[in-house]
Formats: sequence, C-alpha cells, structure tokens
Amino acid sequence: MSYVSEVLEELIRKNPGEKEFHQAATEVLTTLEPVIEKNPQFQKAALLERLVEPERQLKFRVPWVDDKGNVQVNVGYRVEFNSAIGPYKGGLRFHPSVNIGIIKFLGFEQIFKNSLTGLPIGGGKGGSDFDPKGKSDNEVMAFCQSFMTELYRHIGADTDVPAGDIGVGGREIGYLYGQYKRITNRYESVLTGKGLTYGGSLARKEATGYGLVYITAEMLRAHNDTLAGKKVVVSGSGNVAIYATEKAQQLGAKVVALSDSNGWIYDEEGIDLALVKEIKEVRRGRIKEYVQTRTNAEYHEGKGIWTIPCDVALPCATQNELNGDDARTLIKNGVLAVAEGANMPSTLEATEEFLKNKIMYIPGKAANAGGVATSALEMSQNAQRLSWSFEEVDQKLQGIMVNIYRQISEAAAAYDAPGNFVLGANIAGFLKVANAMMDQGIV
Ligand SMILES: NC(=O)C1=CN([C@@H]2O[C@H](COP(=O)(O)OP(=O)(O)OC[C@H]3O[C@@H](n4cnc5c(N)ncnc54)[C@H](OP(=O)(O)O)[C@@H]3O)[C@@H](O)[C@H]2O)C=CC1
Ligand SMILES: O=C(O)CCC(=O)C(=O)O
Repeated sequence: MSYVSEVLEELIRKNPGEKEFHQAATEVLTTLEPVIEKNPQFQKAALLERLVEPERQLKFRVPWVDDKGNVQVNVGYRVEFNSAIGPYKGGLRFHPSVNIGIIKFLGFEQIFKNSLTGLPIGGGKGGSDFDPKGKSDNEVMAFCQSFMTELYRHIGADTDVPAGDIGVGGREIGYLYGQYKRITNRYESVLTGKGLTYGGSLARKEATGYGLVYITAEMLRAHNDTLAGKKVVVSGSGNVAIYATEKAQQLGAKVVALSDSNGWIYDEEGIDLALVKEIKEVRRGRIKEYVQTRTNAEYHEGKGIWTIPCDVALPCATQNELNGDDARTLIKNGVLAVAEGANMPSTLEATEEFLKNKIMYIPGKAANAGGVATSALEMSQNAQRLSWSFEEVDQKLQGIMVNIYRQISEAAAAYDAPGNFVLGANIAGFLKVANAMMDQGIV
C-alpha cells in the first residue's frame, strides 16, 4: 500500500462519519502521489499525517434567547487547520447542515486555496448549525453576540481571522465585530468582510464572484476564446453567484439561470440582476419571486439547473451540488468550461467526468480564491490604516487570479498532466505549505 493510501485509510479510521472531509482529503492526497515520490523527505517527516490533522479544533455551546423569550442552543465550531504560511484564515458558515466534517473539509481546502493566492495566510474555517433564514435581525444579533462571546478568546488579527461564508454576510460580520470590540476593547483586523465604515475593503463583497469570472476568462483566453456571447448557467443566488453573474454580464456573457435551495429560474433573455439583488440582498426573499416580475422567465421547483444547455457552468451554491449524472448531462449538452465558485460543488465522480472528457475545469480551491485573497488585502489595508480605491483592489484581484491560473497550469504541465487543474491546484497549493512545514520542524 502506498504512503498516501495508508494516510487516507488512517484518516478515515480516526474520523468516522466525516464524509465531506474524507472526500476532500481523498481528492487532494491522491493527486500528491507523484510529489511524494519525488520528495521522500516528506514521508520521513510524517508530513501528510500532520497536514490532515488540524492544529486545533474548537467546539462550543452557543445559547441565545429568541424573540418569544425561548432559550435556543446551537453548536459553534472553529477549526484552526494549518498556520505554516500565515495566521489561520477562512470563513464562518451558518447553516443547519453544519457539522464537524463539513467544517473540516472546508478548512482543509482553505489551506491550499490560501497558499495559491500567494499571500501569507494559513487555513481555517468555522461556523454553526444556526439557521439565519427566517430569523429577525434581533435574533441574528443575539446569536452572533453569543457566538463571539466564546470565539473571541481564540482569534486575533495575527492568529486567526474569520470572515463570511454561507449564511454569513455583512449583517452577521457587523454584529460579530461589534461584540469582539466590546469584549476585548481592541479595534483590529480580526474579521474581514467588514462594512466600509469600519475597516472593510472596497471590492471584498464582489471579490469571490469577480475572481471566479476573471480566472474563467483567463482559461478561455489561453484557449483563444472569450466569455463574450457565451451562455452561462450559475447555481445559487447568494454573494458568490450574484457577483459572478455581474462580472460575466459585464464581459458580454449571457447568464440565463440562477437557483436557491428551493428551485431554479431560467430567463432566456438573460438574468435581470437588479431584480435578483432586490429579492436576495434587500428583501432576503426566495428566487421564485423573480418570475412574479419577469413573467416570461420560468421557475422550476427542486434540482435540475444542470439540465440547461450552456457553454459555461459556474456552480456557486454548495458542496456536492453537481453529481456524475449532472456532469454527463452538461457534457452531452456541449459545455466548454466549468469553474467552481462554491467549495467542492462537484462530486468525485463529476470531477472525473470533466477530466476524462477534457472539459476546461477549474476546481473551487483555485477558482474561488479571489474572496479570501481580497480578505488578505483587507488585512493589509487595516495594518497600514489606509483604504485603497475599488479600482486598486480590483486590479490586484485580477493579477492574483491570473497568477493562480499560471501556477495551476504550470504545475499540471510539470507533472505530465497538462490541463488537469485539479492536480495542478493541489500540487501548487501543497508545495508551498509543505516546504514551510519542513523548514519549521516537527510541529
Ligand atoms: N462568500 C465568499 O467569499 C466565498 C464563498 N465560497 C463558497 O461559495 C458558496 C456560496 O457561498 P455564498 O454565496 O457566500 O453564500 P450565501 O449564503 O450568500 O449563498 C448561498 C447560496 O447557495 C444556496 N445554497 C446553500 N446551501 C444549499 C444547499 N444545501 N442546497 C442548495 N442550495 C444551497 C443558497 O440558497 P438558500 O438561500 O435557499 O439557502 C444561496 O443561494 C459556498 O460553497 C461557499 O463556501 C467560496 C469562497 C469564498
Ligand atoms: O475571506 C475569507 O477569509 C474566507 C472566504 C472563504 O470562506 C472561502 O474562501 O471559502
């Protein structure tokens, strides 16, 4: 049995039931076999065994009182996975599905993603099984304050810097930041995605979606093609999906579909993004409300968004939202490119289909890295006590995404798998972290 297989077997034995973590670790580690062969020193230093074990894993009680005066209890998590190249960095997810396996898969992916940005940030992730949907602002605030009342002692501008993810946007970051400041009496860059009036960065809100489209455009450019005139399907209708749609439209693509967890809309004439923003960002409504105004558009309940024929597919909702059958349908319908705004939206089977059929395909840890990269730019601005213009941040973001594309293509080519950006992203992301871990000794 190979070293990689032994590490994976032990990981599954030690972490039973954490199926998303098993999936993410399997995807990464199996592509590292040739790197391990070339670098036997990694095995001697038990580098993979250390890499798959979080440096620290926190689980805590989050009690709060709802509007009816009832006491509610949620579970909070923060997994501080790897600090070899910088302070732990990664979002917080508030969603009823959250459990330790999901937080660990996200934290593990974050290690390699953050490395690919070229910026000094380690990997971490956190969250809670709290569901902000249907809660009043007052309830969300009560929850966030209780969550931070425990979390504050573990984080800091130079140790661990959380941000948003599913269910955590500007409102939640504001409440979390207010409570941190109140408890610690420190005004510091302990969270990113902050509001513009209290240390946030211009373009952070847009960054994940914009970055996704920048790297997609770069991949098309490398194939002498552009996004102009392409038919695009985007899943989700949250932060990433909205700003991916915006940038794709600005570059001349026609986005025809969006979704949420209830269903999907198809608008043959192209999505009216101002309407989507009004529904999702202002009203916090459901995507089906779109067809009340755009009466020529269709709404379909449930799954099925990947049955729409398109040139470019941008999954931007959640993990495992695109399975093997969905991939085969997209390929049969002529998809040219798939780039992941969400974290691990494709199952291992779907990924295999894209690679086998030579579809241009960029996995999430490379394609959605623009969000965390811009968070690191927010930290830099806070450290300098300066704010850069939107254009300056956006320029830097574009440079970072082009550089990520270069790194993943070069690593894929160097390991005899040109165009395989799953392997390219894993190897390029891994090597920097692995070398830093080797330099720092057995810790
Ligand atoms: N925000 C960021 O900067 C970054 C986010 N990501 C990843 O992008 C993805 C989307 O995040 P973000 O846009 O921030 O989150 P939001 O909470 O803003 O939006 C999430 C969207 O995905 C849908 N969704 C969530 N869970 C499910 C589910 N189980 N089934 C179907 N649809 C679902 C939501 O629908 P509904 O409203 O019905 O729940 C909503 O439309 C996640 O995978 C996240 O990890 C990656 C990098 C950075
Ligand atoms: O901005 C950040 O720190 C984290 C973003 C995030 O959670 C992610 O990249 O998945």
